[in-house]
Amino acid sequence: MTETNQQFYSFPAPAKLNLFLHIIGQRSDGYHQLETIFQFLDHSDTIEIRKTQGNSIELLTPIDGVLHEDNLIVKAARLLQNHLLKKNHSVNSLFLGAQIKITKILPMGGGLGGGSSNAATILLALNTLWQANLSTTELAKLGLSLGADVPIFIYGFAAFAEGVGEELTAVYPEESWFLVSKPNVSISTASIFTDADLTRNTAKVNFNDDIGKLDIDLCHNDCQTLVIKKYPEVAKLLAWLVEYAPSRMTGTGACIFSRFDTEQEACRIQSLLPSGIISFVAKGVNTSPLRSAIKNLITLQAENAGY
Ligand SMILES: C[C@](O)(CO)[C@H](O)COP(=O)(O)OP(=O)(O)OC[C@H]1O[C@@H](n2ccc(N)nc2=O)[C@H](O)[C@@H]1O
Ligand SMILES: Nc1ncnc2c1ncn2[C@@H]1O[C@H](COP(=O)(O)OP(=O)(O)OP(=O)(O)O)[C@@H](O)[C@H]1O
Repeated sequence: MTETNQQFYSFPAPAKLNLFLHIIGQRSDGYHQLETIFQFLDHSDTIEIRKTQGNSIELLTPIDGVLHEDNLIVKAARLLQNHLLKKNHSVNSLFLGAQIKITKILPMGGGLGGGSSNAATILLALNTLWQANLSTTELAKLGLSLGADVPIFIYGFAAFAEGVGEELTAVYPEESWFLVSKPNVSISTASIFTDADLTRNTAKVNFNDDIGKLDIDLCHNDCQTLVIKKYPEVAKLLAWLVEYAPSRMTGTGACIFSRFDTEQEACRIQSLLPSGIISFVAKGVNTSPLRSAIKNLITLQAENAGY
C-alpha cells in the first residue's frame, strides 16, 4: 500500500439481537444494570473508508435525519483521532484523516444497535488503517463513551453481558434463522429507560455455574413488557408473530425477532406479514463478520509491507 492515492476498503457493521434482556437494577448515574445475551446477525450496513492526508473526517454519504456532527460515525472517528494525538501515539500524524461512505440497510431506532455498530466498525477499521495498534480493550473503553452497545461490536463474539452491557462472557447460542420485523413506530431508547413503569428488579439469572445451560426461552425482555403497554402497534405485531414462531423484542424495540430452523420457513412467514411492515431474514452468528474483514486488512497490510 502506498501513502498516496489511498483506496477505499469495505467493512460490515452488523446488527445485534438481545436474545433476552433483564434489568436487574439501576446505578446512581441513572444507567441500568442489565443481563442480556448478544448475538450478531449476518445482516449489516456497509462502511467504506480510505485514509487521507491531514486530519479531516469526511462522511460523503449523510444519513437522513442525523446531523453530521451527531453521527456516531463522525463521533467515533474524531474520538479515536483525538485520543491518538493526545496520547502522542507513534502514528503517522500526517495521515490521520478519513473519507467515509455508508450504505445503510439497518432500520434506525429499532433495537438492532445500528448506530453503535457503525461506531465500532469505524474504531476498529481506522485503528488498522491508521496503524495505531490500540488493543481491543482500549478500543472498547473508548467506544463505551459513545454508547453502551459499542463494546460488544468491538469484541465481536456472542456474549452474556452484565453491567451496562460491557462486561462480557463468550457464549455460543444456536445460530438460528431469524425473521426481524419492525412495527411502524419509532421508540427512543432514553424514553424507555426513563419510564417510571419499567421493571428494574428482575432477579439475576442462575446458570448453575454454566452459562451454556441457560434456557433462553425461559428468559424475557423487561423493556418489551413496557413497550407493548405503550405501543399497541408492537403488541399487535407480536401477537401475530407468536402464532408462527417464538418471537421477542430486541433492545428497547421496536424490532421483533422470530426464530426459525430454516431460511425457507422464515421467508415463508415473511411473505405473510401484514402490509407496511419493514422486515428482513438473517442468520444469527456468534462471530461478527467485522472480525474477518479486519483480519483480511491486517494480512494485506503485512503483505504490502513485505513481511
Ligand atoms: C437497550 C440496549 O440496546 C441493549 O443492548 C442498550 O442498553 C442501549 O445501548 P445504547 O443505545 O448504546 O445506549 P446509550 O446510547 O449508551 O444510552 C441511551 C439511553 O439509554 C440509557 N441507558 C442505556 C443503557 C443502559 N444500560 N441503561 C440506560 O439507562 C442512557 O441513560 C441513555 O439515556
Ligand atoms: N451512524 C448512525 N446510524 C444510526 N443512527 C445513528 C447514527 N448516528 C447517530 N444515530 C442516532 O442514533 C439513534 C439510534 O439509532 P440506532 O439505529 O443505533 O438505534 P437502536 O438500534 O435502537 O440502538 P440500540 O439498540 O443501541 O438502542 C438514531 O435515531 C440516530 O438519531
